[in-house]
Amino acid sequence: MFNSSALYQKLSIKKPIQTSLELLILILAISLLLYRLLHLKSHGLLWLLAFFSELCFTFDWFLYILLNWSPVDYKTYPQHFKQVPEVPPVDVLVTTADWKLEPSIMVVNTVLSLLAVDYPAGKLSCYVSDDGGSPVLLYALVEASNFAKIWVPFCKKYHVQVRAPFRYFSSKSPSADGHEFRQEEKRMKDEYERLCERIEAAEENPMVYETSKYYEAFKNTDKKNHPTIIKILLENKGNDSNGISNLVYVAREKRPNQPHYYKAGALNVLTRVSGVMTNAPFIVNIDCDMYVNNPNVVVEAMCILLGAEEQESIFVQFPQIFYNLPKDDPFGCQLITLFQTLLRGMAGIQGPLFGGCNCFHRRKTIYTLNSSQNKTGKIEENFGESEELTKSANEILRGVQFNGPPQTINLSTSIQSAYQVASADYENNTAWGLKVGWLYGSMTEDILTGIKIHSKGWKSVLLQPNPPAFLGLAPTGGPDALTQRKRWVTGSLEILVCKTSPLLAFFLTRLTLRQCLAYTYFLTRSLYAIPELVYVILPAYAILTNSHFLPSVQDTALLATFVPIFILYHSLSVCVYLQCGLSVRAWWNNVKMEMISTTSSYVFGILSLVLKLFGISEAVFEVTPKGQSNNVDDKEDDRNVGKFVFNESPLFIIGTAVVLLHLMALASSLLVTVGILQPPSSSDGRRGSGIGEILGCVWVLMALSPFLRGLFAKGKYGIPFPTICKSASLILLFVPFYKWLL
Ligand SMILES: O=c1ccn([C@@H]2O[C@H](COP(=O)(O)OP(=O)(O)O[C@H]3O[C@H](CO)[C@@H](O)[C@H](O)[C@H]3O)[C@@H](O)[C@H]2O)c(=O)[nH]1
Ligand SMILES: [Mn+2]
Repeated sequence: MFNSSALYQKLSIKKPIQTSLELLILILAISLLLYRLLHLKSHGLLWLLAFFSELCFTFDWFLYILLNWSPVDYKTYPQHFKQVPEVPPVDVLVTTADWKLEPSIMVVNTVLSLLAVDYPAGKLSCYVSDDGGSPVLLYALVEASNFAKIWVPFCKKYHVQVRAPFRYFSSKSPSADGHEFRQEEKRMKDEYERLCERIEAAEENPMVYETSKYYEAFKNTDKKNHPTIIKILLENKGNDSNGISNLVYVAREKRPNQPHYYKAGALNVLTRVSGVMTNAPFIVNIDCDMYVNNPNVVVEAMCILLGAEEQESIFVQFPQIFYNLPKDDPFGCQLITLFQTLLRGMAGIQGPLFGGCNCFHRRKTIYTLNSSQNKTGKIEENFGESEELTKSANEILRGVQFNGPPQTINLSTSIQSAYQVASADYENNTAWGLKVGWLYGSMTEDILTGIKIHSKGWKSVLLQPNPPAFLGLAPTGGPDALTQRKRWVTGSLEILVCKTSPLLAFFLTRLTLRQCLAYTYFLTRSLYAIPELVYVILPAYAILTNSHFLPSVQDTALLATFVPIFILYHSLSVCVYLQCGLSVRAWWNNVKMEMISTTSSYVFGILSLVLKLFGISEAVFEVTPKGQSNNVDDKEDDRNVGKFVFNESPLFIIGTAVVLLHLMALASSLLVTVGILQPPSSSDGRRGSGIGEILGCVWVLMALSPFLRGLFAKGKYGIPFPTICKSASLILLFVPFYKWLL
């Protein structure tokens, strides 16, 4: 029942037609498998390989149906939020790693958009972790904090919707009218331009900041070896709602002999620093490449976090939507369908997985990943030496009343403790990263931490407000997108084989069966690269050896299952794209990108896990570059937007080999048709290859068309010659058809 003063409502989504069609595909797939099984004897190896691949796909489809069985949506009523007597404080954690790959002006915009949200300023504290340890970024933030003092009041006064200045000033529609507004807007624009100029000047010439004592700590340091540097950039003394929020810069200590655990390590430091400084009961973490697009975002999250039972709303995840992608998403980087379908489905089970950013957590959850924590004596042992941290953690674990009278917090009194908890060896002999905080052990620390949370039987919530809460930057080049996927794959597989694996968690913890299967669905994506590659190679192999695995026109039983599955499956996924407001072209681009990932990121992700398991090499977090040229707004190179870019990376070898192989197959089939070549005799009189295999070849080449084009293109759009040679040798190594060639 909907209560008129409720803060939110949970709605289940009904989609009977879609579900029936999904089930129909499943039934057809099972029939196909049975048919293959019954006729196994009268066919050769290819038939068996096809059966194996189709078995994998059918199992995957079964998981997909389970995942999508009962999707839910959440609707919030922010207008009722006014009834909440005292709003809770929130600590905002922003991570950045490298000022060259992640431009300071981008980080500055993220921070400005956060400081300007519609939430009492005294209740919000923003902490920026700089893993690059860069004085340029600190300088940029110092300058930005001065700009914030006029920008934040301007946004709040005129109810500006987009509060990241670079986006506001590049959009055409003004948020208000009138002479006064226009004057102020002009002033903001001028000030923002000056801010950009100063940051650019500092990037080019270190003299700008070097002479100031404020930056002394950075002298003679490098990214991997420096002491902790903490600076309080803005302070809201006395919990003033109309003032400005706290802003703290943190470059944690880095020493070459101490592991730093990448983003998870950075988040743990920020959790501790914010713990000793402001200790808000709610934490939201945001990547430096995301900005707040909906100023009501904190209120939206609070509608759930305060409106629902704690166990029902253990965290609130907002989608990751990207603003910088060219039309129709040529590199399949947009995650809209993921959030609108699969994660909505997961939301109907135990809740969406934790996606790494744009997520509001309860600090308590992050502190109690392990249930034995609350026992006396354990807290010191788990949380480390800092007395202040132990005290603040104790308050959180006891569930202190955050809605009491406002406390005056003085940030500078806690700065010593902040330095202590940010030191490189603070975590030694503690539970940080193991039982407390963001967990270590996977490149996708987010999913791992999320599983641990769901393992306690708690439920999370997916919230997709309109306009979207956050917008971010995705990679827009071929190699960057593939490297990112490779990291995700390695991270997912690391989870699958670790102690927290959802496969075990189902037996050992309170993870529900369907949630466990949902996690399995996500974490095993890359493993399907194996059957997928087999299936992709089959048509070419069949043509070259004159055998078959696909139906011919006479094979009615095979035709009656295979063709409808193919058509229904792809039509359904087109429908999903259309439902999400995306185009057919975006769907097709995604098909292509999946095929490309299969031959590259997935295979190499699996490989890098194998190397890790054998102790040969450790996986590293390769930060995604977010260059300014990523911005679609600069139209200078319009013609080439969305064109796939290649480099010498081994990632491209397999894809190139697959394309070469299929070209060879088609060429030989053409030569046979015109009578120049004799077809190889099909083994023991079985039917040879036919139209099915030819169409299969064409489909693969269409899906790998960026590679096909890359074979003939020049410069960065062409596949490098050494890669082509390596691919050709790969074919010679693996395909034993020399006999026929001779
Ligand atoms: O040593 C590091 C490495 C990365 N980061 C930060 O981690 C965030 C994510 O890095 P990015 O290079 O942007 O990776 P993406 O592939 O875009 O990140 C996606 O995938 C990650 C898991 O691989 C998730 O954590 C992210 O939330 C999700 O957006 C950024 O803010 C980085 O600054 C650090 O703070 N320290
Ligand atoms: Mn990112």
